[in-house]
Parts: sequence; structure tokens; C-alpha cells
Amino acid sequence: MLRVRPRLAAQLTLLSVFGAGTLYLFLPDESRSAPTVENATMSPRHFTRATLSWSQPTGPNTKLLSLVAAQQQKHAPASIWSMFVKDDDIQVERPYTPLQGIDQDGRMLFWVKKYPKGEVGRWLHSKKTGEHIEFRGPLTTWAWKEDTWDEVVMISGGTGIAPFCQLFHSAISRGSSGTRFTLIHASSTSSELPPPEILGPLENYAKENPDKFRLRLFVSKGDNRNDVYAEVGRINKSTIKRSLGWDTPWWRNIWGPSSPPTRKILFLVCGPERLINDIAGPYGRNYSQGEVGGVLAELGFTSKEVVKL
Ligand SMILES: Cc1cc2nc3c(=O)[nH]c(=O)nc-3n(C[C@H](O)[C@H](O)[C@H](O)COP(=O)(O)OP(=O)(O)OC[C@H]3O[C@@H](n4cnc5c(N)ncnc54)[C@H](O)[C@@H]3O)c2cc1C
Repeated sequence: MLRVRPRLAAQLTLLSVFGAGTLYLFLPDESRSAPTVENATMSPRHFTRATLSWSQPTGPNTKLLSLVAAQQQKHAPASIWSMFVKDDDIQVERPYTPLQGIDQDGRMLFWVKKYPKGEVGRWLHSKKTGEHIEFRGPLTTWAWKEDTWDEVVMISGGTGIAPFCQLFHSAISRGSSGTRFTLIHASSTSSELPPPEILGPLENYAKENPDKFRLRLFVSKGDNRNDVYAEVGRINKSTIKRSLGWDTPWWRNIWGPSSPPTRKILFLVCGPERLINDIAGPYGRNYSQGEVGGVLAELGFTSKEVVKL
């Protein structure tokens, strides 16, 4: 018997009312053109299949999902990259960031949030172990270049930690870089903080390598989760100044301002629109970088030093 999923059923009803041409106009067009190729190595130009091997709820609206590609994969870029995942009920794709890249067996781990009216996030959360998911990629979000920066400060909110987690696994934790990294992450409540699978390796590395990597966690309000320490409050100007070692007591400046820093500093910011706006100013048109605004502009940083992911 042919079983029609509820959302697909709704689409078919629409189809009968408005006609195929009209429905086609309603559907976002991103994923119509890329074909699906069975058992192929991954490519941005075609979709290929992965199997959901494991998933686990990690909070009120987030889940960890492990996908295994059908075919062994040869490589992944050294940069921050993502995969487009296709919701094949409605033929819409969205990018998601493998937290640890992809291993030789084609395994990828994702941390995905579902929004009350969000299409693909809710669809991914509904998938069961053993079900197939189509993906294409890798697509570079931002190219990391070793030994370009003295200091990199990563600021994230919610699942916006994913690209920094990936950079941690591909570059930071290898320890070869002369760069000092700081990750400042905020979630609304402690139970919405990233799960131990994400935070554990970051916390351990930060403890063992305080001169190379620092981690600071913030929550707007604390609740019952006590396996992790987070400061209650928002990421603001003084958080960032402190991370840069610029929080000199006022009495030290009594003889005039200290000399400007000469270190090459880069800020990477990723998360909900409000966090991006407050810290780095809004995106420009069509998600271009726009001007630097917010706290980073107040601290004198320019577009050469700020990337909104
Ligand atoms: C390069 C890149 C990598 C990404 N990696 C990840 C990842 O690893 N994990 C992850 O969970 N997401 C990630 N995202 C976001 C993801 O691609 C989707 O945008 C997100 O899952 C929402 O898609 P949706 O289809 O569920 O919701 P949609 O159908 O697109 O949105 C429905 C409604 O949900 C609300 N909504 C959607 N997104 C947001 C938001 N960010 N903040 C507040 N409200 C929102 C809006 O009100 C919107 O009207 C990434 C995005 C990019 C650009």
C-alpha cells in the first residue's frame, strides 16, 4: 500500500487545487537541479545517500544525528564546511555543519535545532535509525589559513557552535598552529547548552592547553544542568575585552591610555540574528557581510578582522 506522509499529502492536496505549475512556484528552488547519484563519492554537484545510524535528543529542541555515507569518502576541505541536506518530502535543502568533519567511513555527526515552523530541522528530527537522507557537499563556509592570525576569537550562540567545533577538530586540537584561540559560547538556558559530546573535548583541551585555547560559556538564565559551568549573563563588551586581555583596571590608565595592540586578531561570529547584530552588526543585503557594527565596531574592529559565518 502506498503510504503518503502528512506533509506530502498536504502538498498533493494543494497540487490538485492550484495545479502543478502553481505548486512548483511555491516550492523553494534550491535543490531541484542537483541530481541524486547512488553510491557516489560526495560532491556539491549531486546528492548522494547517507543512512541515519544513531540519533539522540540533547535538549528541548536539539538533537545529535550521526549519518554514514553509502560510499567511502576521500577527503574533506581543511576549512569550515557544510553539507546541504535535502528534505525529500518537499524537495528543500538546508546547510548543516558536520561537527567533526567526515571520517574515512563516511561518518558525520550533526547537532541540529528544530524550530516550531522550520521545515528541514523538524524533518531531520523525525528521521529514524536506518532511514536514508540525501546530502551534497562539501561547501566551504570559510577557508581557514594556518599561521595568519595571532589570536582568533570565536563567538557563537545555539547551534552556531557547530563550525567552531569543526575547526577545533580539524585545526585547533592538532596544536600545530601558533594562533591562540578563544571560544565564547552562549545558550539561552543551561539545558540548551551543547551536550557533553560537543563540550567534553573542548573543555578537556582548554584545561590541558590554557595558553592555546580558552572556552567561556554563558547562559541567559541558569537551570538544573550541573555537569557544566556557565556564567549567567550575556556576551558583551567587557567579555570580549577580558578575552583579549584588555580589561586593565582603570587606575592603570591614569597616566593615559595604553598603547594599541599590535597582535593580529580575527573574530568569527556565528549564531542567531540577535547575537550577530549585537556583537558584529547585521548582515548586508543577500547575507553579504555588511559593515561591522555592534560591540566589535565599538572596540574599533573593522571588516578585515570580523567574519560573520
Ligand atoms: C553554512 C550553514 C551551516 C549551518 N549549520 C547548521 C547546523 O550545523 N545545525 C543547525 O541546527 N543549523 C545549521 N544551519 C541552519 C540551517 O541551515 C537552517 O537554516 C535551520 O535548520 C532552519 O531551517 P528549517 O528548514 O528547519 O527552518 P525554515 O523553514 O527555514 O524556517 C522556518 C522558520 O523558523 C524560524 N527560524 C529558522 N531559522 C532560524 C534561526 N536560525 N533563528 C531563529 N529562527 C529561525 C524562522 O522564523 C523561520 O520563519 C546552518 C546554516 C548555514 C548557512
